Amino acid sequence: MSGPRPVVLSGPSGAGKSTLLKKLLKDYKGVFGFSVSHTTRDPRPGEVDGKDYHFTNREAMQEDIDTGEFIETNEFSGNLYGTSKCAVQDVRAKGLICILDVDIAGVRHIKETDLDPIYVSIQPPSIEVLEERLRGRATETEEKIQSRLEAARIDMEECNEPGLFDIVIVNDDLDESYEKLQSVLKEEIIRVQEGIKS
Ligand SMILES: Nc1nc2c(ncn2[C@@H]2O[C@H](COP(=O)(O)OP(=O)(O)O)[C@@H](O)[C@H]2O)c(=O)[nH]1
Ligand SMILES: Nc1ncnc2c1ncn2[C@@H]1O[C@H](COP(=O)(O)OP(=O)(O)O)[C@@H](O)[C@H]1O
Repeated sequence: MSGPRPVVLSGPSGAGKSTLLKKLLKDYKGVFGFSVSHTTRDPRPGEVDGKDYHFTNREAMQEDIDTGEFIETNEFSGNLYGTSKCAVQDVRAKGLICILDVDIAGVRHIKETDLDPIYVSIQPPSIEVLEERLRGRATETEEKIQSRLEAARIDMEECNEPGLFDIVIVNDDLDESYEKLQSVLKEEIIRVQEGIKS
């Protein structure tokens, strides 16, 4: 499909993906669109079905996996997550930059497709800061915090694998991180904005 390249945001739970992604969606209306994933995890307070995720159950999701509806899926911290073909097509058909938020396993799966996105890893300054942020967000049980920190240690290692990401942003100061993210997406943003003008 032609149009602007999609963007994959990845990184440990609590690193700041959603915070940065929501800033882009707010500041660049008509430029970015979010690929709404499916998940079997329960909604957090304030999360809206169909906007933050398509909240589903394992049986329904497995059915759709079996019928080839998904580009990729992965089990993370006891729940299933996945990007459906429709989720991406719905955004790209509007000529928007499609932003996907997936874990590092999802990145590896997407590498095997023809999506050709810009790959961005959002990393915490340290595992200690990550733990503070996860606890500060107050969305996970103690058990989930521990399982997410365990996954984070792996992610923080693997993100530096040569050729895996186009850029790794250590999300310390939020404004600085947002500037870096905008600069790596500048070309695609201008392409869409020019398209809107023409
Ligand atoms: N592979 C894959 N991972 C996903 C997808 N959607 C979300 N994730 C990842 O699942 C992990 C958990 O997401 P979530 O429960 O929303 O926690 P959060 O990252 O702390 O906001 C994160 O690393 C997400 O990037 C998806 O469609 N595919
Ligand atoms: N640069 C930052 N400095 C301090 N707190 C941050 C920063 N980025 C994100 N946060 C906070 O850390 C928590 C996790 O951020 P979030 O965007 O939910 O991460 P993710 O989507 O990667 O799981 C949230 O409470 C958020 O407000």
